[in-house]
Amino acid sequence: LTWASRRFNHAEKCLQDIPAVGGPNLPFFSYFGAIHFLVRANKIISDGYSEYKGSSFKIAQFNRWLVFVTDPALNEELRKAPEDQMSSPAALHQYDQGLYTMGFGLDGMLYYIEVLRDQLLRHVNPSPAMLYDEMQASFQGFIPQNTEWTPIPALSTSLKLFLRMSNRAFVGAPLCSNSEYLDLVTEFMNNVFKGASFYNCLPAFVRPILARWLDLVNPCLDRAVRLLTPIYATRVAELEAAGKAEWAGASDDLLSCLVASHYSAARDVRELARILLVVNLAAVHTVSQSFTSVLFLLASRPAWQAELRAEAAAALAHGYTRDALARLRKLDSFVQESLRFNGLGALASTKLALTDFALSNGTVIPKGTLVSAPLRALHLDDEVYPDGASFQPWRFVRAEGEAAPRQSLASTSPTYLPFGHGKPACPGRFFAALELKMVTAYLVLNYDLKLEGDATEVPPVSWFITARVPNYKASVLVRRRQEKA
Ligand code: HEM
Repeated sequence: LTWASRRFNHAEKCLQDIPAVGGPNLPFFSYFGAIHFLVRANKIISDGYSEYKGSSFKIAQFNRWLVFVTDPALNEELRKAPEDQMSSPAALHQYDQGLYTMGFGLDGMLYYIEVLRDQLLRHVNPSPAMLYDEMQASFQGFIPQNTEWTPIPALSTSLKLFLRMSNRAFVGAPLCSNSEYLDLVTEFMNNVFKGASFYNCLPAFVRPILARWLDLVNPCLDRAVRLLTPIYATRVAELEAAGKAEWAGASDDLLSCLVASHYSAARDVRELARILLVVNLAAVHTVSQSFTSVLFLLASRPAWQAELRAEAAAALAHGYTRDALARLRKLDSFVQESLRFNGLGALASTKLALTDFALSNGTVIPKGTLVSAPLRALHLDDEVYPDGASFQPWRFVRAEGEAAPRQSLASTSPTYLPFGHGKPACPGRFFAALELKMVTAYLVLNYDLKLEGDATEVPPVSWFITARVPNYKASVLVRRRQEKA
């Protein structure tokens, strides 16, 4: 069978010389590797990285191989590959089972991601002053204002806070704090995460049959359309009254940017609703999980809080402006180091080969194969980051005027991959950096933090296959500061 499979199965033939990790390098028996991967994904990737650093290895999935190219030069070739050959949105569409969880095929995914990339990178530019108002209101709503130590559930509180603050930049006020809208967005995100896990476990032929009875998308879209329609009508009327060039609201939030854009989706509320739900999916859990890791680290060391507080008090004395936030070099380093050290999982920059793709060393990545970068193994590699397995909050701090190029929180590079790298790198990273910096600064300026039982160890994380999630049950204790920082 092995001979026959390698002789007649194109993908097996192309990949047979790449060593397999976590299971046998044999067709059919690779199922053992796929099951092993479900429970020990991070360990398997990290073993593969140590053994085959500078070359490639592959790990079995149930219906394909997942290839890791660890040679930096070959990785650059993959990153520069045309998107109709190596596609990140296509990989995402597969992982999320987009057809059943978001209601559109691959063409729809490519279109919505193109719209979002364009809008987020070139048009959406929310002012820190506007976000500050929403942040302050969210803190009042979600964080107890006691001067006594009070526990708050870390992950769920972060989620509520960033859901509301992010939506200020997506749909504006008052919808961003409308509980019906926020519940709907939360339900949609949960449907996608749970639905993707569920559909991924089913054989492909069962999925469309089941989807006839299990509609995860349209009920959410119907509600979103109802909530968005009056706001959409107001924005269109404002735009028409002011003229496109003069409309002052144009850059306030994503919805306005879309209304003022040339995209056909902007003429249809249902299409706009889809885009807004998809952006929430990309934005809210990523930022809130990243922030929860920062929160646990800060709560574990009062000295780190004090150091960031002193910097923030000096830099933000006259308000949260972009210039003032850019002066938070220690805070930037702290969050950047947390993204390196914690990250959101074991892999990054995952792409799906839409055609056969030949690397310069002769390896052909066959159509239908997933290719990924071993994010966590790389980030913890001592040769890339000295003492990589330890959290060093000031690792990325550079003194003013220092010659070395300063990498910032939203930077990407072949060795710093929390936001991916290259053309498909996260288009929301500048907004994510803005939110993370504002909220962290506001938190240390106004609250003291500690872990339950005065612990100095961050609560243990959970792994869901390749996703690394900060402890979702643990609380941190907060106390409103009385003295003005
Ligand atoms: C700390 C927070 C965040 C992290 C760690 C993060 C990370 C990532 C990563 C790793 C990718 C895949 C990049 C690749 O394929 O190479 C990605 C894609 C994406 N992110 Fe983020 N992200 C964050 C926040 C956000 C926010 C706030 C938004 C929206 C405002 C956003 C919107 C997107 C979109 C639309 C994509 C798809 C891009 C594409 O496939 O071309 N992300 N993000």
